[in-house]
Amino acid sequence: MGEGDGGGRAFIELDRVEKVFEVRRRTGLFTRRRHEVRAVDAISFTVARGEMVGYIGPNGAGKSTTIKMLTGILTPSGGRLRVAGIDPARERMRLAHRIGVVFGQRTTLWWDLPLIDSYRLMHRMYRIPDGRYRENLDRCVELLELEDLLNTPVRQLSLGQRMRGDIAAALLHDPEVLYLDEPTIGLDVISKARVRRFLRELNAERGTTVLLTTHDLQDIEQLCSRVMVIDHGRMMYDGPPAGLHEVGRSERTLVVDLEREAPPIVAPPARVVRVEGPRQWLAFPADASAAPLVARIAATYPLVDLSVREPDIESVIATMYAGGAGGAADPEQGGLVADGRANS
Ligand SMILES: Nc1ncnc2c1ncn2[C@@H]1O[C@H](COP(=O)(O)OP(=O)(O)OP(=O)(O)O)[C@@H](O)[C@H]1O
Repeated sequence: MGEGDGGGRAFIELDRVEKVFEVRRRTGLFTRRRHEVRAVDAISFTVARGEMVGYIGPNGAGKSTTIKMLTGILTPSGGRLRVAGIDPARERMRLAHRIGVVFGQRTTLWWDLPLIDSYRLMHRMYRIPDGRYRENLDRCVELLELEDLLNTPVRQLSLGQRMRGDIAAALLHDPEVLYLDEPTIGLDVISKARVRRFLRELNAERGTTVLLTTHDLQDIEQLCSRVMVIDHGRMMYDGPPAGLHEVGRSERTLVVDLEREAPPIVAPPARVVRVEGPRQWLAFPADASAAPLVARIAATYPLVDLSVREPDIESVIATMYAGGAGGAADPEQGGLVADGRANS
């Protein structure tokens, strides 16, 4: 298959894509100076059809700008970008029939209308054939457990219910690629699990290509076999999520509540990083299992409660920098990218 149908290996292709914003900054009471923000700086990567890839980075890293260019909302300042063989900025409407987008912080649903009315409007707007619409709707309603919510106005839905409603809306026209921008933000544990299970099934059954931005590392670990990290508009890492912990040498934290105050717990490789009365915080490598550590502590110390906290993306990236962006990891396994080009 040729480039025109996007059926080749690379379904999404970015070659040294840039986005520069010109902004005016106040320098005095009446003076402003123009300056450039390089939101995306010569990013290159490809995503194969059917891949589920995480796209992460700290605030302001350039993630949303990349997604906006992939959907055609923003035009790149330089480089070459194709989705399913289509240049998104030039053929935005043609591409719209092949992609689905979910922004966790915004809804595409009509606020005052019952959920089902938003879907009916989309049915007409996207000119989705009746049979296909009904089949997709039934499937989403079943898997996202929307049956009891269809007649509820969107403004009355909880955040988790609304998010499931938005994901269904993005899938009614059977898109080949789904962009998800923070799909689990603000959701409780059960809603997160439900959304993740649905995305896994969608990817496995339909082969939908998924690009996911998130601040929740567990989204990545549970859903993606590949993750790309960007910062200051540049690609920092491209590889498996496990490699991210290796490169970033990230740590999880065990929060231990003892019956009473005690000297710092000794349980290598964990080390106590904070003590407050009977509560102690122990850091241990993120790729190590917590179970033997917990068993050892429980056998030796008067334990009341404990919990494990996952590392956040910011701290993983901070340790990645501290380790030096020199390409410590094996490029075959994924690793740091020093020159802004992905190594995949
Ligand atoms: N329309 C715009 N005009 C000027 N600067 C912009 C515009 N949109 C984004 N930027 C700047 O580009 C940079 C990248 O922003 P972007 O929203 O892509 O980051 P992000 O990784 O999505 O961050 P977050 O996680 O906070 O959503 C930031 O410095 C931001 O201030």
